[in-house]
Amino acid sequence: MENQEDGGVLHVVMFPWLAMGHLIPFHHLSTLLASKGHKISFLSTPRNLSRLPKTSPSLSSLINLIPLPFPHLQIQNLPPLSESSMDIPHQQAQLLKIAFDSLETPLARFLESASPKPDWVVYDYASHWLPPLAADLGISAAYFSLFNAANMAFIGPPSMVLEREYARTTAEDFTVVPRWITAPSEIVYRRHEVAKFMESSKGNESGTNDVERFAGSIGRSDVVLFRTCVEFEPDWFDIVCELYNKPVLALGFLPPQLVSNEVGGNDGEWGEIEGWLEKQRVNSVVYVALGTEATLSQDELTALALGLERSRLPFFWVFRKPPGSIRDQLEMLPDGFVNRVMDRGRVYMDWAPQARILSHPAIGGFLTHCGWNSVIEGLSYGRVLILFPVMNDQGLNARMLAGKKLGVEIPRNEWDGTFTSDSVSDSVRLAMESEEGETLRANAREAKFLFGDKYINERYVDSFVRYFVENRPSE
Ligand SMILES: O=c1ccn([C@@H]2O[C@H](COP(=O)(O)OP(=O)(O)O[C@H]3O[C@H](CO)[C@@H](O)[C@H](O)[C@H]3O)[C@@H](O)[C@H]2O)c(=O)[nH]1
Repeated sequence: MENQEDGGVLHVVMFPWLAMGHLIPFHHLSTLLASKGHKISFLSTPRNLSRLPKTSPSLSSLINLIPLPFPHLQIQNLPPLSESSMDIPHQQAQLLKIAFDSLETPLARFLESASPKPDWVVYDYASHWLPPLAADLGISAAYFSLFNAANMAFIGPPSMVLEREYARTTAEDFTVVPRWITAPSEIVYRRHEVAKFMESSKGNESGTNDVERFAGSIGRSDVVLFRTCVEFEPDWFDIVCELYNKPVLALGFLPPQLVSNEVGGNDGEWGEIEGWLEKQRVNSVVYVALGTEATLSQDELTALALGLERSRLPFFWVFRKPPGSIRDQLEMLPDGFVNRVMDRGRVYMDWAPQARILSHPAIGGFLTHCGWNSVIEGLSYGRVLILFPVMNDQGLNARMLAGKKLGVEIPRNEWDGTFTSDSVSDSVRLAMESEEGETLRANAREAKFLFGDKYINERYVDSFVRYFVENRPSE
């Protein structure tokens, strides 16, 4: 643990949205702040807290996990034990937002009575109601963006996106560069990706849609934090600074290399997985995983499986049962698939120690849905990407990564998203083996020196911590 600089110890409250892809990076940030001697109160619901990586014993006295009661019974149609986006089909996201909004009162009670008084609360896009609450209590509010700067620039400035004149009302509005971006850009959605994210934001049971949540959360924050390095997306970073017109800080990528003192939450199977990886050639295995929210239709799943089979390359595929599905994963795979690929392919049906797997030298490439956490983890180990976006920010990430030649995107029909098993196997082989893919592989190897570099990423964290100390609210 580092010695404290002048300015003393901070008390920082963390309050992420109810999704693993949000809880994990908030926990990374907590670990890094605690490793510099600051005190963290990490608030979420009981089941989500139990899924976090375990805090290392040297930091556990500084990271306090505070459970907030989850209102299971009061929300009609929300299946029991559904405390995170991983537990529900994406079409039910609005129900989870109702539950999330009900945490306002217990959170307020905590902020009012916490001792020592919190200096900062770090929060997510969904809690648009949090900044005024924090301001009333004299606590500074930092919005932590888990989307990169290119994505947030696309979403737009809070001052504009709620105005009728700028509102995007049709799917087509998302397939073009928005009016507030004047520089040339290819970072736009495909039609089928818009349909998917419209499904997750459809309905308005919580009374507040996602655009209002983003705008409210960012617009009223004291500072906006990005999980990015300016070197990676300098132009987009400049654009968000201009659009937000308030302090904007890059935190670096918070890569796994920096938080190796977090103890894996569910690494019990690691020994067995490592044994399998050890038997494979260096750089030969494709790691396949689609995060915690994206689910595929039966046709998509079949095409993906047959594509992996046809590629004839070794693969490690993380495929958990989709929420709400009554069928077992095995029944969803093509007949005989597991037996046919047994000598070189693994289908792993549980929570996988992803960052640890990606760190293994046997892994050469990563077929990813392009969730920002996964992208960072893959590139921090220099793995070439096979881009397969499904929803949320993923399409825009895929466009940016393909543009930077860090991976190849699996071709899909732009309108309905259909793709063939050949397009999967061709893309996988191109990225992993073909001569044509050598530039991509070289670029991905090079990316590790930014994404996974301890020194560069630590410097970002240090300057962020300095900002937090220097700008803590005065007594
Ligand atoms: O078996 C698993 C599954 C996931 N993870 C971890 O869980 C996180 C998943 O995050 P991400 O790859 O970003 O995917 P999602 O969970 O789908 O993330 C949501 O949140 C991200 C950040 O906002 C967005 O970029 C995504 O589009 C959105 O779907 C990563 O750290 C993974 O390493 C594991 O360790 N093991």
